[in-house]
Amino acid sequence: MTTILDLILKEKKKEVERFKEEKIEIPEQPSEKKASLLKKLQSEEELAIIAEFKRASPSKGDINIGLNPETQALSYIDFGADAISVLTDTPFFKGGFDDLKAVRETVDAPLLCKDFIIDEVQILKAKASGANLILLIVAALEEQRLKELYSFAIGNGLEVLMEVHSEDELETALRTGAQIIGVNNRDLKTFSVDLAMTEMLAPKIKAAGAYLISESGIQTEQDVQRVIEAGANGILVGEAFMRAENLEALLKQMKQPLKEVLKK
Ligand SMILES: O=C(O)c1ccccc1NCC(=O)[C@H](O)[C@H](O)COP(=O)(O)O
Repeated sequence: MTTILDLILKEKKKEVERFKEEKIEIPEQPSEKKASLLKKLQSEEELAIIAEFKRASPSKGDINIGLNPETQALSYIDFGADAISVLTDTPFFKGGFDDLKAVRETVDAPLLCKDFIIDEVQILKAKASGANLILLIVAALEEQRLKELYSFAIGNGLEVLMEVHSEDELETALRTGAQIIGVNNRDLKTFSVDLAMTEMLAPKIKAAGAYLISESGIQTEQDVQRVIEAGANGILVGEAFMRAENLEALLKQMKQPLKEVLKK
C-alpha cells in the first residue's frame, strides 16, 4: 500500500534535484539568531513549546491559508512559545522556505525547519534560510543514511529533532546519538492520533537521557498535562494554534511549569 509518506518522499526526490541546481549561499548568522532548543530543554523548568506555522496538511486540508508568517511568529513569541516550527513543504502543506526566511527575519527564537529531509542539500537550504534545528524522520530513512544526515546537520551547527512512531524507530534514533526525540502521536499511514504513543515510548527515552518532545494532536490543557505526566519535556503544536480564536489564552494555558503539574 502506498502511504502519504511514500508520496511525499517521491516529491522530495524531485525537489532535491532542483535544489542541487541552485547556488545555496549560507549567510553568516548574527549571534542573536544562533538560538538553541537544547539549551531551553536543559533548563527543565517549564514545558518547552514549539509552535508551528502550518497552513495546510494532508490529514486536515486547508487549516489557515491566509495567515501571515511574520505576524503569527510574533504572536507565538509574545504569548510564550519557546521555539517556532515552519513547514517548508509546498505540495502537501502549502508552506515554503520563504516562510522560514520571513520568520527568521522577525524573531530570534530557535527555528525548526519542518520538512521531509532525505539529502544534505535540504539541510544546507534550511541553514541558509535561518533554521537552527531540522527534523529527521526515522521512518523516512535507512539507518545508515539517518546517521549520515544527523552528523551532517550537527557538523553544520544545527540541532536535530528526530521523529519516531514505534519502539523499533526509537531504538534506531537512539543509536544515532540523537538528544532530542520527537514522538509523533499521528500515524502517518492512517492519520489517526493517539497520545498513548508518547506514554508508550517515554520511559525508554527518559532512560536513555534524551529529551522528549510530544508532537501532533495536542489541542487542550488536559492533553498537555497528560504528556507532561508521561515525561514530555516539550510539545509541538500546529493545528490548534493555527485555528485558535484566542491564541494568547490557549498558549498561556499550555505553558505549564513542569514540576507543578507533576505535583498535582
Ligand atoms: O499533519 C499531517 O497531516 C501530516 C501528514 C503527513 C506527514 C506529516 C504530517 N504532519 C506533520 C507534523 O508532524 C505535524 O505538523 C506536527 O506534529 C503538528 O501537529 P498538529 O498539532 O496535530 O497540527
